[in-house]
Amino acid sequence: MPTSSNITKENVVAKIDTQKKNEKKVCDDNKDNNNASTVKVQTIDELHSLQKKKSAPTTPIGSFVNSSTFSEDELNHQQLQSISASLASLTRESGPKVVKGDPNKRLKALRIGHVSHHPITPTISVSDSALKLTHVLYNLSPAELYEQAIKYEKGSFITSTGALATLSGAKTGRSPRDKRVVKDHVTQTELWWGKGSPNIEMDEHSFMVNRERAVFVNDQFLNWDPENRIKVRIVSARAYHSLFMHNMCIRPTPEELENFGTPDFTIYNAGQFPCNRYTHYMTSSTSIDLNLARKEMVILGTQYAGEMKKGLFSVMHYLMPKRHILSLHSGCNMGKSGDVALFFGLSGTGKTTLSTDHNRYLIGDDEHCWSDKGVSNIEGGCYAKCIDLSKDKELDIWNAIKFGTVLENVVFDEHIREVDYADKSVTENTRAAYPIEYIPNAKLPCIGPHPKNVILLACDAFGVLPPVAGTEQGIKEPQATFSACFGAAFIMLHPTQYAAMLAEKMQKQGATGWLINTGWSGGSYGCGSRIKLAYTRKIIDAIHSGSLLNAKYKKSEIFGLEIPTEVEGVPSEILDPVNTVSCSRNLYLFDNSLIIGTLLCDTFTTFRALNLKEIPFNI
Ligand SMILES: Nc1ncnc2c1ncn2[C@@H]1O[C@H](COP(=O)(O)OP(=O)(O)OP(=O)(O)O)[C@@H](O)[C@H]1O
Ligand SMILES: O=C([O-])CC(=O)C(=O)O
Ligand SMILES: [Ca+2]
Ligand SMILES: [Mn+2]
Repeated sequence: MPTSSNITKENVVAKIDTQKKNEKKVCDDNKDNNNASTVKVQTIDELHSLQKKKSAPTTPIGSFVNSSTFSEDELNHQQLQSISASLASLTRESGPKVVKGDPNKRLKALRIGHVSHHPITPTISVSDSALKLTHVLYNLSPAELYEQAIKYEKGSFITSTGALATLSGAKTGRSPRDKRVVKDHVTQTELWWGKGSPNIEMDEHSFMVNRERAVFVNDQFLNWDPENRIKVRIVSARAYHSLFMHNMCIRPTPEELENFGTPDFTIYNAGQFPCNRYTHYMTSSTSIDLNLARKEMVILGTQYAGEMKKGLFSVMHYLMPKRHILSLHSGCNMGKSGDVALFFGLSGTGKTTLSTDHNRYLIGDDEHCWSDKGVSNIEGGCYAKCIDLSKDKELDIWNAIKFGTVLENVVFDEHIREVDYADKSVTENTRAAYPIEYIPNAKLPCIGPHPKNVILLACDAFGVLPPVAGTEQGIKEPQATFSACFGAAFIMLHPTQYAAMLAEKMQKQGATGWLINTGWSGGSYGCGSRIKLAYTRKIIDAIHSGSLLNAKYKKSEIFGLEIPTEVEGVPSEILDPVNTVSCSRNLYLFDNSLIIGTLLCDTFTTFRALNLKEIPFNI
């Protein structure tokens, strides 16, 4: 069985057209595309009422800390005052004083703060929270952040297993069409601009206007490879955001924190404040602005925490290729014998679910670097989709939802606080963010040797993410999407640059490529059903054991790709597209090109050159 072969420069760097019209979306990077990211309610009160389900006996009104503190009107009024105060004070001369450095001193300062003046109240101060602070809450612990969230952030509750349930507000997914990057003389030539690019330009002045807002500070690291570790500072106004990043980035030891020094990159997240529409380049009240020269990012108008995580991923997609390191939107795990597998796929295709495998060590679930030394996780935590999460099917993830974990936009029983994972009232995109060590067989440090198998996850045939049906657009079915490098929204350079590196690394290391459909079989969404997770796991087990490499294959009719005739524990009829229901040949063709395009710039040649196997690929 050949592993990889004759990849030429030409077929790797073929031109790409990401502007295809009329394509249906399968999995979706662009979480706002199908309204999946916007909650279908008109007011904050309606949003809050979705979060809790009534239970008997009904909890008496006023017994919750938050609901009795301020009325909705008062909160709205305060927020308006805050925004106008912040707009009026753009000329201020000094910023907040950061209490940082020696963690012991910090603790003392906080203790004093507790007695003499209340710790900062992020959402209810009269002025914009960034502007009149004298203290910044620096690298608080999860317990401290819980207290802050519960006291000051409406919609924060402790669930029956100890997780912190939060609401991200009107935006429950990323807003990729609001990601702006400052265009200067360097980025102008370096980055991918123009048609199809995720990078929308803005200038330095507009960036500085948006930067004028932000109380919690996290100093943390990205990338477990010690030689390529990046120091990041996250300045945010919500305890929920601080806890989220505490979980998602690599947590420094007290010694590392003491010697932290200057961060390599800083995020200012004031997501609860809209950006000013009169600022140049702003097309909506949401803006995620990246300034590579200043090494800063500003987030306004969205409180969806994934923006910070994926914002930093974009930064890594810029910094790492400069060091000849490939950054990948992939999960990663390692067998007992040291064999590493990458799970490369678009959002929602199963990276977190499948890399969390009780029989293997988890290296990471979403963002990795592949250098000359091997693989390393960029992050210190996992971000699992939890819609329909079940204890039987995903025990390790289920058990990770405990004290310290941030649970976003889930619905729970008002009294018992048991989460109903099937409830999509707030969004389909419910999420759990937990430190990687909450998975029992996590590999720490999160690094491994070169991958033996590169598994491309494709959610075939109309989708993994049925959109929350858009009332305006009337979208009822999942849509196919094209997304270069399985994550076009996060790449910074032209996709061919990443594709060329992947092809080269796979070839050099002799990694085998596999294509697995985690989507629909027996017909498209609506007429077939999604391939059972248990079958997908069997197929993956067969890859790891080596048995699939030695299996019998037959060539698929149209593209001549190899399909195994048998996989232990998997009904053979789901392996072959010929056996499945009617949806047309065109669709089959279409989805093949889609998936190939997703990875390697839409050229079938390259796909073949990588010798990918096609496992079950059904329409
Ligand atoms: N056959 C299958 N294989 C994988 N996942 C499946 C399958 N069937 C259903 N699912 C569900 O699909 C979802 C996959 O989500 P997951 O978090 O693993 O995606 P992801 O690739 O990590 O996406 P993201 O990058 O957005 O975090 C889970 O809710 C999982 O239970
Ligand atoms: O960033 C997010 O919103 C979640 C995620 O991992 C993805 O979409 O790929
Ligand atoms: Ca995930
Ligand atoms: Mn992801």
